[in-house]
Amino acid sequence: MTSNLDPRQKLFVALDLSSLSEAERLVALLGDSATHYKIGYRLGYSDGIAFGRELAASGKTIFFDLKLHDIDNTVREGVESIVRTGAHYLTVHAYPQTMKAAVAGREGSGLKILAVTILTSWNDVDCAEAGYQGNVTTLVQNKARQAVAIGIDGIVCSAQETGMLRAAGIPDRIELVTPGIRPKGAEIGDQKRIVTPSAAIAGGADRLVVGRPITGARDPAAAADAILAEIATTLG
Ligand SMILES: O=C(O)c1cc(=O)[nH]c(=O)n1[C@@H]1O[C@H](COP(=O)(O)O)[C@@H](O)[C@H]1O
Repeated sequence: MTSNLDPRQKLFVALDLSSLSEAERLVALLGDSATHYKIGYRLGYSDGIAFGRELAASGKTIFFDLKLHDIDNTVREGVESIVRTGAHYLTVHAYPQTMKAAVAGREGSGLKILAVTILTSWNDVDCAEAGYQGNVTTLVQNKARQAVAIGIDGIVCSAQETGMLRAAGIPDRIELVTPGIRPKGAEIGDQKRIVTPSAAIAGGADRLVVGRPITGARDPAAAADAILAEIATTLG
C-alpha cells in the first residue's frame, strides 16, 4: 500500500490519445499536476513506447499497459524489452503461466508487474459468457491470490473490490490499481464497475487510473485538478 499523501502519486492519467502530438500537448498542459502516466494500446502501438521512455527519463512515473498474454518465452522477452525503457509498471493478464514468465522477465530490475484480474468493463454476465465459473468477486479474489503467490507486485481491479481483497488477506505491499474511475456526473462509457475518485481512495485503492474523464474533458487540466482535489480531500 502506498503511504505518500501527495495526491498526484495516486493518479495515473491514461494517455489514450491518437497521436504523439496529442499526447505531448496533454502532458505539457497538465504540467506539474500529473506525475504518473499510463500508456496503453492506442499510443503504445504507435509512438507510445518511445514517448514513455522519454517521459520516464524526464522524471515521470510510467506505466505501460500492454496487458501481455502469450507463450512464456514471448512474455519473458517482451518484459525484458520493457525493462530497458526505464518504465516503472507493466500489465499482464492474470494467467499463471503469463504471470510467472513476466516475473522472470523483470528479475533484477525495478519494473513492477501488475496483474489484470477481471476487466472493469465486465460484470458477472460477461464472465459467464467468457466461460468462467464464478462471479466477478470470486474470480478477482482467486486471480489476486494466484498473482501474489507467483510474486506479482500489484493487482488491477475495480475499486469496488479493494476492501474485499484486503479482507481476503492480499497484503499491503501489493498495490491495488483501479481503473473504472468516474467522477460524479461523468460519462460512464464502456465501464461497468465504476467508482468515484473519493470512494476509491476511501475504499483503499492505492492508485487510480483515469482516462476519458480527463482526456475527453473540455478543459483537461481543470478535470485533472478536480480529481486531485477530490483525492486530497479524502486523504485528509
Ligand atoms: O489495465 C488497465 O489499465 C485497465 C484494466 C481494466 O480492467 N479496465 C480499464 O479500464 N483499464 C484501462 O484503464 C483506462 C481507463 O480509461 P477510462 O475508462 O477512459 O477512464 C483505459 O486505458 C483502460 O485500458
